[in-house]
Amino acid sequence: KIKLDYGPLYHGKRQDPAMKKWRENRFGQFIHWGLYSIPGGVWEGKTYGYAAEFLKASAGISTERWNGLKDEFNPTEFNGKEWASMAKAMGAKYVCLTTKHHEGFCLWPSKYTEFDIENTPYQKDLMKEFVDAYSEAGIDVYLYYSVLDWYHPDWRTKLKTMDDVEAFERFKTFTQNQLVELLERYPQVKGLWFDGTWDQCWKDNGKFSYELEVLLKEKRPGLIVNSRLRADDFGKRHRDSNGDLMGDFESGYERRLPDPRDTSVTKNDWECCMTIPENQWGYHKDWTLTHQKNTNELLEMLAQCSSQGGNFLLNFGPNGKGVFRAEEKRIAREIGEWMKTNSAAIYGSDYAGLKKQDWGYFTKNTKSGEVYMIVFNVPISYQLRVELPKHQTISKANMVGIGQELQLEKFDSNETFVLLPPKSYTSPFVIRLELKANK
Ligand SMILES: C#C[C@@H]1N[C@@H](C)[C@@H](O)[C@H]1O
Repeated sequence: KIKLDYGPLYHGKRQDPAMKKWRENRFGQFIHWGLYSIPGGVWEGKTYGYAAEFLKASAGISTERWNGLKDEFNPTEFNGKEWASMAKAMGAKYVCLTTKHHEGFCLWPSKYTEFDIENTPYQKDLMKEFVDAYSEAGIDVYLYYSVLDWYHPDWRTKLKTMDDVEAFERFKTFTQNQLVELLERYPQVKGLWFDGTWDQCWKDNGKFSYELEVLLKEKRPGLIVNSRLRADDFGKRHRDSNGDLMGDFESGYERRLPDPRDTSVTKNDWECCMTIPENQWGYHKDWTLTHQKNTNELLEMLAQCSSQGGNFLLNFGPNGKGVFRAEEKRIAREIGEWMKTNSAAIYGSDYAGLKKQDWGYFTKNTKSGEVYMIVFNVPISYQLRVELPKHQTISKANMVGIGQELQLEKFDSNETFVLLPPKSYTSPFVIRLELKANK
C-alpha cells in the first residue's frame, strides 16, 4: 500500500445511525436551481442543446452579462411546502439542493459574497424556507456545493504562478467560510454533496480537502459527504492512490449505473445521480431535444441501485419562477403511486447476495431479512428463475399488493421457478419471498 497522509478518514462502510439512515433512504430528489434556470437553455432566441446549467459556456455569454441574471431572479412562485409535498408523494426520503452551482450564484444570503439571493429582487432566504419545509415533511436535507466557481475572482483552474497560488489560498478560505456558514445557518442539514472538484487546482490541494472534511465533520458530527470532496496526496479523486474510497459514499455514477451483475460495487456505499432527459440538470425549455426517461425506466434504475446496495438520486430542474414542469410532476406522481405498494422492496433494502437473473432485481430488507424480486422483464415462459445457496429454499412467494401466492417448481440443482399466472403484465411488480433452511 502507498503511504498517504491525506487518504480516507476511515475504511469500510460507516455503521453510525446517520449513515444507516442514509442507506435506508435509498431514494432521493436532486434539485438544480440557479440563474441558469431563467434562460432555460435558450439565449437571444437560439436554443442550445447542451446541459442548461452550462449555457454561459455553450452560448459564449460574457461573465458580466450572465451575472446580470441575478437582477432577474425573482421566484415568486416558489413554495417550499409544495415542493416538499411533491417529493413526499413521490416517495423521496432525502433531497439534495444546489446551494451554489458552477456559476457561483448562492441561493442563500452569504456573508462572503454579494452574488447571492439577498442581492436579487427576491431577497429572502430561500434556502431556509426550503430546508425547513423538507425537514418538516420528514425528508432529510443534503446540500450540493460546487467548489468550481466561475464568479469568484480568486478561482483558478490551474496554479501556474505564485499569483495563482496566492489567489487560490484566498479561494480556499472563501470556500471553507461558505461551507461552515451553510452548516451554521441550516442545522438540519445531514450532508454535503460536492461537485466541481475535477480541476488541477483541487488535485494539488489534497491536504486542504482532507482538513476540510475533518473540520466539517467536527462542526457537524455525523455529517455525510460524497466522494467528490476529496483528493489525496497525489491528486487522486473519489478513490485514493490505493483504490480506497474517500468520503462516505462513491458518487461517480453520474447519469450512468454500474453493470447490474457487478457485485464489487456493494463493498462501499454509493449513489447514482440521474437526469430525466439525457443531460439536463438545470431547467431547459425544450425537453424534446433528447430522450426523456419514462417512469418505468426510472423505476428500473431505482430498483437496480437498491439491488446493488446503492442510492438513487433523481434530478428535477424547476424554472426561474420556482415551478416544476408538467413532465416532472407526472413522473413524481407515477413513481409515488408505484412506491405506495412496493416501497418495502426499496426502503431499507440492500444487496440480497443472489445471482442476478434476467427478469429483474433481488433486494433484501436489512431489518426483516425478507427477500424481494422486483420484476421488469416477464419471460415468455412465465417462469422466474431463482438460484439459492444450497442451504436455502423458498417456502412462499407472494405478489406484493394483491398478496396472491405464486406456485413454485423446485429443481434438484437448488434452482426454483416462481410461476407467474400467464397474463399480460404492464408495470413492474414485486414478489416477496419467504426463505427457509433446507432440511
Ligand atoms: C458536469 C457536471 C455537473 N455535475 C452534475 C451533478 C450537475 O451538477 C452537472 O452540471
